[in-house]
Amino acid sequence: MKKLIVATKNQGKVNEFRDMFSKYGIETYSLNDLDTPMPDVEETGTTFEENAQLKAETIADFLQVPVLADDSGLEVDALNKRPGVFSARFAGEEKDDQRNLEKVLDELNGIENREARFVCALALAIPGKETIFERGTCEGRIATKSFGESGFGYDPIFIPKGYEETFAQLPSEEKNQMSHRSRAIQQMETSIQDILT
Ligand SMILES: O=c1nc[nH]c2c1ncn2[C@H]1C[C@H](O)[C@@H](COP(=O)(O)OP(=O)(O)OP(=O)(O)O)O1
Ligand SMILES: [Mg+2]
Repeated sequence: MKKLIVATKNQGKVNEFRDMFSKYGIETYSLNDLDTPMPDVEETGTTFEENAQLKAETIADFLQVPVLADDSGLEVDALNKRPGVFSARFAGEEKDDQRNLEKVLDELNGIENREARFVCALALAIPGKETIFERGTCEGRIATKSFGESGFGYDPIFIPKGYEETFAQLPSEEKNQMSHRSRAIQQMETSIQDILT
């Protein structure tokens, strides 16, 4: 089986990558699976693409193999697209999913426009070559409170367009058919297959 390293420590992302890439015959490894300590990557970029590039290139340079990275987040229209690239640390540096989603609900309290989208930027860094980028988005709205247990991050408050349930209430297979991450992966598939053969 072909193998791909994804430069993430987020187990929620890892589970989704594993499911989605297994259909393409690709086995996924994350930073949580490697036993050598990896360089720490500060997410200092101002765009999802810049942060994905930093994560992918740092680990690819270090390991000298192709590496995929994902930088993603939630854009809420009524909050001027916040939390955006700050999604993981919206309520503080300690990255608490529960506090982050509560902060979104608090800031949207009493606001009618609840339109939002998830964005996923993927960067594929290949030693000695130009990094390849793809982006996927998923439109939806923010629920009035938290619903459901599955998934991770902001899933309990995000209702995808055309649905009445949050991502955390839907089966993971259903989320993975329409999510920002699955759309970005579909765009990236050919590039990944090319470098893994
Ligand atoms: O499908 C999703 N469902 C729910 N929430 C999501 C999703 N996709 C991204 N998110 C949220 C989680 C985190 O608050 C931020 C990503 O931040 P981001 O820096 O890309 O990831 P991270 O720090 O958790 O892991 P890492 O940088 O090691 O890949 O957006
Ligand atoms: Mg991060």
